[in-house]
Amino acid sequence: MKALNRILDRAHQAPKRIVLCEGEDGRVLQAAERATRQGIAAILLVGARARIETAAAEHGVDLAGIELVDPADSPLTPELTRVLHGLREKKGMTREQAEQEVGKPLCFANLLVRQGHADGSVAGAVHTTAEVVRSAIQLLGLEPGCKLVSSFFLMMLCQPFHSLKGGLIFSDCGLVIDPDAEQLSHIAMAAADSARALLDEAPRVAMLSFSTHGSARHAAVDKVVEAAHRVKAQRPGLAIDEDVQLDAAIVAEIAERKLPDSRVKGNANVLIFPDLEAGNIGYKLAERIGGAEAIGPLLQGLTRPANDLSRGCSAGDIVNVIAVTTVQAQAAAARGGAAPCR
Ligand SMILES: CC(C)(COP(=O)(O)OP(=O)(O)OC[C@H]1O[C@@H](n2cnc3c(N)ncnc32)[C@H](O)[C@@H]1OP(=O)(O)O)[C@@H](O)C(=O)NCCC(=O)NCCS
Ligand SMILES: CC(=O)OP(=O)(O)O
Repeated sequence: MKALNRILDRAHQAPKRIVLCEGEDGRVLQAAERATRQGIAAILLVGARARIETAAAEHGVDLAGIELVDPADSPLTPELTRVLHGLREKKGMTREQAEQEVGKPLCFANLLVRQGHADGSVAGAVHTTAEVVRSAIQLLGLEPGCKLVSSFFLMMLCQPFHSLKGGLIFSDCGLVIDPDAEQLSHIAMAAADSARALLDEAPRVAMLSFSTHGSARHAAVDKVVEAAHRVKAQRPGLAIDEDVQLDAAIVAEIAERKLPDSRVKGNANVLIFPDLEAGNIGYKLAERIGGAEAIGPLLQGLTRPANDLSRGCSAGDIVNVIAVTTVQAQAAAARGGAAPCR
């Protein structure tokens, strides 16, 4: 079964409560309707009820089976306001500011997840990545033992013309702008864990560069090599190639020529980009010119699932991110509940 079908199937087996906070957007409404019909999530739409209903009518979307939650009249609003104020008081937030903030759907949605009223959130069809990520970091916090939140895309290569088929993890293409070697090593280890969880395969990691095993010399290459050494020290069993060019990472014959003693052998399923410029441009090239399906940006390192979207996403992209969010929430439940929010 294809990786994406496996994820949709897993979501269907145990749907979770996923909250969307951009319910006036036609793509989000269509995705909410499809996810409900497909049984991959119980959808909560947060926002002004009258405006969501008007938008649904305009887009011909049936809201049956979808729960509308309006912060203006929700019985949960006082609880969430108390929680937000408690969290942000030290940073100078007043009670009045907390009341105002809770009225904003993105904040309300992540507080629902924090308090266990929902199992995961998806936003970013309208909000920027910076807004989505800041809210998730501030309201959900970092997983115990985790120092850095980062992101990855699940890239699906399923077209007849794709010589390489199946799912690949690209990271970080959405969040950490200019990681140092230590941060890059955290991104690589988190992405390897995400590959294990979502691809059902052992991770094979390529630390991408414009150099293959010292073929070029530059501080940018040194950073990638140092990051790879840090990963090797902490995960000695992990298959990883340090400073490897993209062709040697994914084409076996080129790996044999450029990197004969590679552990990954041109068969990488986790591509780690050296910084966000390379990562963001790289994933959009693969999607828009290469015909790959890009699912994400999916966040790694948070206490509970909260995922982002590109503002260029389609309704189908949103459905896929909802399915992944359900699978992440199932994993959190299987671990004995989500980690406590800090
Ligand atoms: C995500 C992003 C907004 C964080 O920016 P920032 O300026 O560091 O964020 P803030 O200063 O508002 O940080 C808020 C808090 O989150 C923490 N934080 C920021 N990034 C973090 C990360 N990756 N992991 C963990 N914590 C992080 C900060 O340390 C700060 O903590 P503090 O309040 O305890 O000091 C920034 O990295 C960004 O803009 N990334 C690019 C997003 C983007 O445009 N992507 C392209 C399209 S996908
Ligand atoms: C991931 C990403 O690039 O998001 P956006 O297109 O919304 O900037």
